[in-house]
Amino acid sequence: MQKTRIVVKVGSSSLTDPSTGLLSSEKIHTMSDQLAPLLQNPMYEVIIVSSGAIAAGRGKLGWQTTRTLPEKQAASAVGQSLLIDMYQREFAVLQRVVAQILLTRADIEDRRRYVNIRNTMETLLHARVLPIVNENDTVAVSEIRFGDNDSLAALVAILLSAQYLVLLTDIDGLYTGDPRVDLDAKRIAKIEKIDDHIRSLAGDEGSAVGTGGMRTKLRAAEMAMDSGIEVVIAATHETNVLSRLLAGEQVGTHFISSKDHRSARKSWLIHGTRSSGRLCIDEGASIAIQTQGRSLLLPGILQVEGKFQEGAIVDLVDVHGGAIGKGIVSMSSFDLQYLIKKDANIRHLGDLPEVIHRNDLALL
Ligand SMILES: Nc1ncnc2c1ncn2[C@@H]1O[C@H](COP(=O)(O)OP(=O)(O)O)[C@@H](O)[C@H]1O
Ligand SMILES: N[C@@H](CCC(=O)OP(=O)(O)O)C(=O)O
Repeated sequence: MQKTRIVVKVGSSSLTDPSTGLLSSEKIHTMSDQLAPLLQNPMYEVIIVSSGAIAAGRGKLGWQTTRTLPEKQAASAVGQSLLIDMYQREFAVLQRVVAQILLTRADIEDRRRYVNIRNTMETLLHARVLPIVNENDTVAVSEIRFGDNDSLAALVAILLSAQYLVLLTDIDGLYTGDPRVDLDAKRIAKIEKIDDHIRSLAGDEGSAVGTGGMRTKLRAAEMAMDSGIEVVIAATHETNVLSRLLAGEQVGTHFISSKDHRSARKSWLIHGTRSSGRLCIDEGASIAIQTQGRSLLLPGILQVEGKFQEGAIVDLVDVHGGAIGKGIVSMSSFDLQYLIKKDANIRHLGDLPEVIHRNDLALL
């Protein structure tokens, strides 16, 4: 029988005491109790994405706050080992071995590293080891930081083609407004599409330790839904919330995954990578790639922006600047610039070079 693969993201707010911002043993036990039935059931493959390193480090160092990035990185360097030690002790009673996996955005963006991470994680899951993922805060400089673990959790769920992404937090779902300010706000039980209206409901983090609040959770949900993954935002403190959810009970806010989702590789291309340039393409090329499943050929390219090598990832836009998708180019920006400047007749001689093969093209 096929196993159910679940990525459970545990936010800082689920592990810390709101009055001190430090790790709370009571909350840690609550979180472990939620996870225990899943970890004991061989039909579930669980991956944890856990925040809390900064809070743990702050506690050890006796720091009240961590304001600057180097302070956060230093606190995380101290706290990460404490966090893993805590998980090791919590799950040792269930005879589960844990593994620490620290990732940066650059690890996800690079296809070779991405595939390597997947192989390692698959090997761990096969050996019934529990992978515990966090951002490698210490080395992640601002341009390559996820910053919030919600996006990281979504990308891990995509990487592993999980069936579920559960974002455990200090509130039982998305409300019609931030419940801290809107006292009439109501929980939304089910969301089939994240549109501008839904986005407008999401506010920032609810505590000094959280990052991104509902905004980053919605972004994560969007990525995962688009990749065929069911997403649930649920409260860590709600009794048996994970078991009830997997038994089919309606808990928290359930985001229904897209039936018509893209392949794992194209999800990685769209959600896991950043582009090094941009190609503006004409109407004929837009139609050919969007409705006829064709590759992008040289004559359709009107403009090349940015400097990139062959194999780079670029954005595709139409003549009005509207985003069409992303793709992996077969030639450098230098060669492309040269070729598109040539006389149109020369460009049409011989075979038309495929600038982006259709298998390397992901449309929005
Ligand atoms: N529309 C909303 N519905 C529910 N919670 C919201 C909303 N807008 C903002 N929030 C806040 O988001 C917080 C959860 O996000 P965050 O603090 O980042 O938690 P975590 O550390 O678990 O990632 C809640 O405590 C809540 O105050
Ligand atoms: N990597 C950081 C977590 C940052 C973060 O995303 O926090 P949260 O929004 O609480 O999940 C840490 O371990 O403290």
